[in-house]
Amino acid sequence: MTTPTTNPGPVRIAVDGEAPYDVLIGRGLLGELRGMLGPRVAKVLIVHPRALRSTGEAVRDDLIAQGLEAILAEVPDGEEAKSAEVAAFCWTVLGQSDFTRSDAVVGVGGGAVTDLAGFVAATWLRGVRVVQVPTTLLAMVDAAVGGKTGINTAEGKNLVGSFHPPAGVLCDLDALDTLPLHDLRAGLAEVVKCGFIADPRILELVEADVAAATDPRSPVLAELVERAVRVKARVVGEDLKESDLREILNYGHTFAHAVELVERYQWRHGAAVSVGLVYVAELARMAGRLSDADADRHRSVLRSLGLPTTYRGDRWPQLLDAMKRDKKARGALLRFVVLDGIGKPSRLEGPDPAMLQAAYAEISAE
Ligand SMILES: NC(=O)c1ccc[n+]([C@@H]2O[C@H](COP(=O)([O-])OP(=O)(O)OC[C@H]3O[C@@H](n4cnc5c(N)ncnc54)[C@H](O)[C@@H]3O)[C@@H](O)[C@H]2O)c1
Ligand SMILES: O=C(O)C(=O)C[C@@H](O)[C@H](O)[C@H](O)COP(=O)(O)O
Ligand SMILES: [Zn+2]
Repeated sequence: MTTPTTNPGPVRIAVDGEAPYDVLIGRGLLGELRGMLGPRVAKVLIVHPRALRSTGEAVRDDLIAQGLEAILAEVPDGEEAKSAEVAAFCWTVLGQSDFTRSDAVVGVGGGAVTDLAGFVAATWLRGVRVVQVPTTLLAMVDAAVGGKTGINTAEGKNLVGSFHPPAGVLCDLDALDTLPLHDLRAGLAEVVKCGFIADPRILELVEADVAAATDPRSPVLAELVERAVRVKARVVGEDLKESDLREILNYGHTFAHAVELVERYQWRHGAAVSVGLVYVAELARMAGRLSDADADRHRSVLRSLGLPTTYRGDRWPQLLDAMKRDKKARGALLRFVVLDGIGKPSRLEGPDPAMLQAAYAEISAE
C-alpha cells in the first residue's frame, strides 16, 4: 500500500574533500540541476540508459529551455553499459560535439550508468565536471556518491576506473516510483551494508517495518536513503582514494564481485552484495571475530527484505580466482573487511584457505 507523503523540501548533505559538493535528496528536484552544473557550463552530454529515454529527453529539454546546448548519449541498460566499447562511443560523441573543459557530463540512470558517465567525465580531456542524477535506490545511496567511477573488463568487475568526484548529486525520490521491486531490494542491500558498518539505526528501521522499508513513497525509505548517504558522505569525505577508511564501504564486496563475474552479470549487484555480506559474516564468525547473534542478524535482515542469502553456484575455484583480483588484495594476500561487532569494521588478512572454503560451504548448504 502506498503511504501518502508530504513534500518537506530537499535534504542537503555536504561531501567534504578537495572538491566538496552536495547531495540533494527530495522530490521534484530537476529544477536544481542547472545550479549544480555551475555558471560556466554551456554544453552538456546527458548519458542515459535505453530504458530511461524519456527521462533523458526531459532532462535535455529542460536544460535547452535554460539556454544550454544539451546532447543525449543513449547507452545499453544495466551492466552492459560498463564496457570500454560504450565508453569509446561516449568519447566519440564528445569529440564530434567539440566538448571543452568548461562543458559537463550528466549521468541519468542506475549505478551502471553513473559509473560509466563518471568514468567518461574523468577521462575526457583528463577530467570535466559531472553531475549525477541517480534513478535507482542503489545509485542514490551508493554509486552516484563518492566519485568511484569505472567499467568492467573480461577479467573482472570495475577493474578500470578512476576517482573523480561529481560536482553534485540529485537524488529525486520520485524516480523510485517506476523502479521494479527487485531493483529496490538490490539498493536496500547497500543500505543494510551501511547499517552493519556504521549506522545500526538502519537495521532497526528495517527490522521494525519491512513493508515501509520497501515502499518507495514511505518516509521510512526516505530516512534510510538519508542515513545511507550520510554514512557514505562521511567516509568518502575523509578518504576519497581508499587509502584505509573507505575500504569499509567494500564490506561484502570481495565475494559479491566474484559472484557477479562468475554469473556473467546475470545477478544484480545488490543481490550479489547480499550473499557477499552473509559470506563475510560467516567468515568473521569462523575467525572468532563476530558473535553468532551478529552473524545471524545479517541473514535475517537480508532475508526479510527478500534478498538472497545463499549461493549454490558450485563454482568455488572460479570464485576464489576472481576474489584474487579484488582491489583490497595485496600481492597474494586476500584481505576482507569484517566486523568485530555491529558498527565495528575491521580487516581480516590472509585467512586460511580452508576457512574461506568452509564459509562458502556454509552459505551454499543453507
Ligand atoms: N561507484 C560506486 O561507488 C558504486 C557503488 C555501488 C554500486 N556501483 C555499481 O552500480 C551498478 C549497479 O547499479 P544499479 O543497481 O542501479 O543497477 P543498474 O544501473 O543496472 O540499473 C538497474 C536497472 O534499472 C533500470 N532503471 C534505472 N532507473 C530506473 C527507474 N527509475 N525506473 C525503472 N527502471 C530503472 C536500468 O535501466 C537497469 O535496467 C553496478 O555496476 C555496481 O558495480 C557503483
Ligand atoms: O564507494 C566505495 O568505496 C565502495 O566500495 C562502494 C561499493 O558499494 C561499490 O560497489 C564500489 O563500486 C565497489 O568498488 P570496487 O573498488 O570494489 O570496485
Ligand atoms: Zn556495491
